[in-house]
Amino acid sequence: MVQNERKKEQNRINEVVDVIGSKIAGMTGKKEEVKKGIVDLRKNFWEDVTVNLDEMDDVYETQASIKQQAELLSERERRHGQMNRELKTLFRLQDSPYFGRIDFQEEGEQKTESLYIGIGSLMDAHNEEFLIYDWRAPISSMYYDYAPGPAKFDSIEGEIKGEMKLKRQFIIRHGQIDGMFDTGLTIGDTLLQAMLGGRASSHMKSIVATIQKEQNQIIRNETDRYLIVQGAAGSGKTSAALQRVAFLLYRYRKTLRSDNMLLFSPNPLFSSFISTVLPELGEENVLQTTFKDFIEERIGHDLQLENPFDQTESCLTMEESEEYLLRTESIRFKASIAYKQLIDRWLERLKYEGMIFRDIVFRDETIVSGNAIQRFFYSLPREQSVLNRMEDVRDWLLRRIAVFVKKERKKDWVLEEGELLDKSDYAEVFQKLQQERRFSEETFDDYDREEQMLRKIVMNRRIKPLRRRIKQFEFVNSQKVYSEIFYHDHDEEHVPEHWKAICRATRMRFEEGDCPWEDAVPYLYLKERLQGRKGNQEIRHLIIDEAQDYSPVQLAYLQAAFPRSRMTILGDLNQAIYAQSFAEETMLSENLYNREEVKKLTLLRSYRSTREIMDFARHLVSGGDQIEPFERSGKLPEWIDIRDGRKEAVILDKIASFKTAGFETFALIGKTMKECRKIYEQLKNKIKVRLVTQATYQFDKGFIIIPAYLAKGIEFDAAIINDASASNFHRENERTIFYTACTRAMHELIMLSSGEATRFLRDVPKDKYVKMTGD
Ligand SMILES: Nc1ncnc2c1ncn2[C@@H]1O[C@H](COP(=O)(O)OP(=O)(O)OP(=O)(O)O)[C@@H](O)[C@H]1O
Repeated sequence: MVQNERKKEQNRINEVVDVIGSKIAGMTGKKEEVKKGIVDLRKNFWEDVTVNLDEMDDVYETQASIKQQAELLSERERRHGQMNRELKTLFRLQDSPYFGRIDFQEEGEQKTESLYIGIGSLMDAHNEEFLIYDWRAPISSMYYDYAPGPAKFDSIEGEIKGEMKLKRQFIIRHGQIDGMFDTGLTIGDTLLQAMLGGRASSHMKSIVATIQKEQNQIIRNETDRYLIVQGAAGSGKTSAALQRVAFLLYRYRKTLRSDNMLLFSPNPLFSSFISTVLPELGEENVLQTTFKDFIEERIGHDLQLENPFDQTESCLTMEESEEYLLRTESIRFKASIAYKQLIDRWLERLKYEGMIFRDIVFRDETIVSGNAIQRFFYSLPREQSVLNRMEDVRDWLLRRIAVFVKKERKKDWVLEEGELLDKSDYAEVFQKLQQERRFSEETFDDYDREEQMLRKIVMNRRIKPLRRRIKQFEFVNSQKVYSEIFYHDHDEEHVPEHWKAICRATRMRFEEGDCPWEDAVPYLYLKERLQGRKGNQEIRHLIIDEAQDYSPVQLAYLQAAFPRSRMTILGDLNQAIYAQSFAEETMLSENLYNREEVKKLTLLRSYRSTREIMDFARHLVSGGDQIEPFERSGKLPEWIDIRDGRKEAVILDKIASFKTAGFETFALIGKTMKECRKIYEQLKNKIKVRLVTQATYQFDKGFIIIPAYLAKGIEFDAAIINDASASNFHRENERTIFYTACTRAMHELIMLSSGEATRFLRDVPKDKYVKMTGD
């Protein structure tokens, strides 16, 4: 019976594969045609454009003709890209047409329909019936949400109810069934076991075949503007987020493109790790950046910006000293809502006093002084908003500049520079004179005019950058306005205990043109509020991974920078690594959002690590008892106490055993970069190993050494914690770093220490790990 079923299913697969084969053939032919069309269009681009620049009307016509031709070309290129993607999906379907089948009888219908679900949809040869349903189609949601029995889904016509008679899963490779299971559970663990038992790779895998019910809720959520996901380590937050992107691109394919979505990833290595998931699903990758790169770009060359990894490294390597306490207090405060409110009050105060402006200077001559601008600004009616007044200042300054230009034009240096202009500039002068139809044989007048024209050209060019800066409100000295916060008294109840000392330290850094990371976003928030910078209208959806590392100020900034955007916010409070995350609120706090706009979902089941590893790691953090390890067994974690300098030998031995076990990715994880560099120097001549730094953009297989804060979001077959000694992990706020490091391991976890182990280990029952000595 089972064999019979399997045979029937294989026959169906063979038929479907045939259909795919003929679709591929048809599509390849069409794609070639389109490609040829593009090549021809490019070759003959200028032949098909009417170029005529004689009269103004002709110029417009030429412009329109070029535009039309360019649009035609880009439309063809888009189609070609689309066809390429469709073909790739067809090839994937040819290899593995589907992974699921449900038999569904709709209420009131006699017939039970069999629906096959895969990574893309496929119609039969006559385009009449679906041979495969896309996993994102409304009807496919039943596969993820229900076990056999009553089931329903939302269709365009409303809710459709019925009964699911069968739920079957397949593993199909090269068009052949490798595994087939009927399941009673939501999604049988057999397939999931098979998926999770595999080796880690340098790229994340798509999870479409085994999406769990609670993950499906995240993926298909359409109603909430802010979707927050708090999920244990390895619970599939990143995976769900990427499938969600694919879902949204499918669901809103008429209005949403991949470049309308932006993903904030924790570090460049992570970007490389996840880069294959969307293409595997037949979608283009969305835009990606790290928060650091995004902020760096916005700050521009104003200030020398510290980067967040350096900030973390510096806090982690500092001795317990007054300086350390001050720095961490400053970081925490500047990440808090209290600080955002302080800035908001500061902005309010600027309505009445405190605005600081730069001198408007041209060739060492001050055209308008900062003080004069300030007087003008505060002479404007107080009812006018700051931004409104800034616009008035801008217009006033542009008028002042126009007057200045007229005078300046007459100076000798202008003519001297004019004489250095090149031929094309002279040609421009000549053409302009002709246009004015004033060119005549009366040469005296013409020479005069030519000189005037040259002077104008020189002056316009030289003044242009200044005008541009004024139009962008660069006349406000935002740096000073911001750093003035640290020269003033504020209500004691609103500032931290050592505020005065924090002020001194911040002033010093700003005076040196340095911007500590904790000040970067508050400074930009203030600057862009003053300059009324318009947010990005193109991005409609932000996906923020590792959101526990974002502060309320950073949230407020992102909301202003992307005013039309929805957000998917994923994180785990137990993995908060940056010093700023120890403020009471992070981006995962629901109360930072409008109540009607936010939804919070929680993922407790953890899939990455074996039951043994997760059962150990969950004892390290508060609330860990709620985490449900996935039932996949392996070795108990090992704590190896090394006392006599045999560390290198132990590591080399472990790596050899990982290789024997067939593992492909293994990491030696340190707390800090400093620690990683040290062990790297010891090992680099003894074994092939790579040190990962914040500048590493490529995640490769093999043995790497990496600090925990750069390993966020990534996983390895096996992980060795380089130094789990009490002397290394001792501060309470390092608990999350230790937990994050341990939960990177999928199959094996080893912790090394010399002497007493970290106190975090004391919280774990002894039967959850084995203790060994490395003699
Ligand atoms: N439904 C699923 N089916 C198969 N594998 C899954 C599923 N959910 C998660 N996984 C696997 O579990 C591992 C962890 O997933 P992921 O990295 O998305 O978790 P995370 O919550 O983002 O973890 P972290 O917080 O530690 O970064 C990955 O290997 C992923 O493929």
